[in-house]
Amino acid sequence: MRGFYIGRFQPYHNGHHRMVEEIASEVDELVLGIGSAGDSHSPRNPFTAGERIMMVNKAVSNFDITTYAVPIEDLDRNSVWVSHVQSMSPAFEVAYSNNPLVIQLFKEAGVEVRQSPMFNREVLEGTEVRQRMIEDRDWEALVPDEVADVVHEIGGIERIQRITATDRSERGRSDDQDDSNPC
Ligand SMILES: Nc1ncnc2c1ncn2[C@@H]1O[C@H](COP(=O)(O)OP(=O)(O)OP(=O)(O)O)[C@@H](O)[C@H]1O
Ligand SMILES: NC(=O)c1ccc[n+]([C@@H]2O[C@H](COP(=O)(O)O)[C@@H](O)[C@H]2O)c1
Repeated sequence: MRGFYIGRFQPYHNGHHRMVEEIASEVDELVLGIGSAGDSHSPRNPFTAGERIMMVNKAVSNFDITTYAVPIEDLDRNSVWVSHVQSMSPAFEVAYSNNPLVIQLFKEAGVEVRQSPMFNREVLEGTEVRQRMIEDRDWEALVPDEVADVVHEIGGIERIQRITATDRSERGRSDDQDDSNPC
């Protein structure tokens, strides 16, 4: 059986990794949808689809499962998003997500959806990882080692700090971050 799991993976962190580990015990193959694939170089989406594919491919290489990373760009129309996903992905029988909109759209399209528990969500959240990167705090503990290596290789910390600084000086505040986020 083949599964599908989509996220923005900005960056791929240990919560995603735990979820893939669980999924690997249920399916033989897994498509990892790289969501919002056209977005990069913003505070909420600092990494390109290609960079996120590197992170994901390297991190999951130790799992005993065949994976395919497929970039999926956003659409303005939620009602046809599942068809869009299916048109880009190898066929799959089950979709994994904890995102309420994603769950709703797949269910309405007749696709089986499975959820997982949220793992240590207080810190295993992309928003928290990015905030720590901006503040030079211990973000590496929250991601697989392979992801930390990719972030360093691409100059990711310098990038996120620069784009956040630019954002602050040009617009007063980032309109691309959660309101709770001070950057
Ligand atoms: N700690 C976690 N445990 C289990 N599932 C998670 C965890 N963090 C994210 N997920 C799930 O992984 C999928 C992709 O999440 P996403 O890439 O948006 O990460 P995020 O941590 O929610 O990021 P952000 O804070 O940037 O919105 C979603 O279904 C999300 O609910
Ligand atoms: N209309 C759309 O383009 C649409 C609808 C639902 C989810 N998505 C994408 O799917 C991904 C879902 O991942 P998250 O669970 O990480 O939010 C995101 O990239 C989101 O933009 C897109």
